[in-house]
Amino acid sequence: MRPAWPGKQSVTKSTGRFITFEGGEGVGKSTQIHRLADVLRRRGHDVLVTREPGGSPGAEAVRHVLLSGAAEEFGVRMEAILFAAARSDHVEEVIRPAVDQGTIVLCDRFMDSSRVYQGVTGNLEPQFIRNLERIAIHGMVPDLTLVLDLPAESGLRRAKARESKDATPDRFEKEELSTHEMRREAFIELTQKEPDRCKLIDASRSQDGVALAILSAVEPLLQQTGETSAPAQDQKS
Ligand SMILES: Nc1ncnc2c1ncn2[C@@H]1O[C@H](COP(=O)(O)OP(=O)(O)O)[C@@H](O)[C@H]1O
Ligand SMILES: Cc1cn([C@H]2C[C@H](O)[C@@H](COP(=O)(O)OP(=O)(O)O)O2)c(=O)[nH]c1=O
Repeated sequence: MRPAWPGKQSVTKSTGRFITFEGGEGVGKSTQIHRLADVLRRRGHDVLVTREPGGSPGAEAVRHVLLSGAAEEFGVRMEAILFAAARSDHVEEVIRPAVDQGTIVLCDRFMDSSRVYQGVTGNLEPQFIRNLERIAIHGMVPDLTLVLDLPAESGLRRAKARESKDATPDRFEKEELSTHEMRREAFIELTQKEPDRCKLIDASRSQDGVALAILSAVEPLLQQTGETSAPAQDQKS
């Protein structure tokens, strides 16, 4: 974890890492998170794969309310607060304890999804989003955020092909193509604003190509504690 709370960080030295995956619908986050987890486990790391909204029992309960659209009629502020409540529980119950024990935590979506979905396309004031974020993450800023980038249309096509024929798109998937494109641009912009934390990954390539780009972005983070780099065969999973 980055030292968002310098005082606390100097007391507890952890070898764990917190890596988040972000991007639009169907860009390949879930596919790539599991591939990276396999590679890291083969290298002997303890790895935890988790996701948002959800990842802890309390947050999973809130996930259903959010993705079913049950909270939609109460407005975007209500939804943003629910995402933050779920995040706070997930951070305190799952992510922070795991990182403190030396685990590499890989999380499918985190605070940047709220910045983009509720902040940019939900039109909520940046200060409101920042305040919620501060309370929800309580210093747990990701060490690295991999932003998978793909034209929105391709991502939606992939997501549609993944789902069963009868599945209905969730609360956020069902929105206009222009909204999805706006989110793509917002993810690119936030990557440009925080280049140390966020790396943009071209997700239009083959799954192997994307996996290699992700591994190249992750390796420097592992090497910061002098950990070994992968043998060549690790890079194909
Ligand atoms: N690089 C890729 N090229 C083509 N299809 C892909 C690629 N990566 C993932 N997919 C497929 O696209 C669909 C969506 O991928 P998924 O990992 O579930 O995306 P996300 O978690 O971002 O919604 C899945 O059916 C997956 O197999
Ligand atoms: C974490 C998070 C997710 N979301 C949205 C993005 C997705 O549309 C949805 C999560 O759906 P999910 O099916 O888990 O993810 P994905 O689309 O990545 O396969 O919730 C927000 O709007 N704000 C948030 O803070």
